[in-house]
Amino acid sequence: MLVYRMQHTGDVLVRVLATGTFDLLHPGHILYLSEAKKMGDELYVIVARESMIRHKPKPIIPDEQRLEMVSSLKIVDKAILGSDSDIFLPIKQIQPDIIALGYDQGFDIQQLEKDLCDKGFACKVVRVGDSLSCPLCSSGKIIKKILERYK
Ligand SMILES: Cc1cc2nc3c(=O)[nH]c(=O)nc-3n(C[C@H](O)[C@H](O)[C@H](O)COP(=O)(O)O)c2cc1C
Ligand SMILES: Nc1ncnc2c1ncn2[C@@H]1O[C@H](COP(=O)(O)OP(=O)(O)OP(=O)(O)O)[C@@H](O)[C@H]1O
Repeated sequence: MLVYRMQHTGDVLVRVLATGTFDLLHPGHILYLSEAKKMGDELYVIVARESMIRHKPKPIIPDEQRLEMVSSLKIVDKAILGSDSDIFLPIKQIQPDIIALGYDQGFDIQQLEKDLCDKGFACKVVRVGDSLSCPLCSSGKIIKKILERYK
């Protein structure tokens, strides 16, 4: 059964989980994390391990350094590096009430909720809708620009 502790007043703290690579932090990341935080009281973040990133080029910045940057953000209550084998392992540790997916994260909401439910996690999955449009609000675009400038 899904327990969605929606109202974030009173005694029950709603824990929101955000995830991502966060290579070369930019304002799009801040928008995503801020919108995620608004869904509850505490914001936890899983920083993806380089070894788990297969859908795009590997990050420039090493795991521990990306974690340090995300951890230092005021809106982030706790950030951890993800598992290097099973994305459901940190969920057990964090026990989020809500998982906030970014606008372009390629997970199917219903499928992810079902997988979580099958593993015994009562957790709602929602998408943070807005994307910030600015010249360099994408790690990939920042890297492209650096390559163009210094080629
Ligand atoms: C519920 C959930 C759990 C995750 N757990 C892990 C994890 O344990 N280890 C990891 O490296 N990445 C984990 N990730 C992060 C995904 O790998 C990451 O979001 C994916 O690589 C997409 O990243 P991007 O938005 O930076 O492209 C998790 C993502 C979700 C949605
Ligand atoms: N411009 C943006 N506006 C809103 N959310 C964003 C933006 N850029 C990234 N995010 C969100 O931040 C999270 C982490 O993003 P990610 O680490 O993949 O950065 P990225 O800049 O999108 O990387 P890349 O350019 O390599 O795809 C994701 O959930 C993503 O949806």
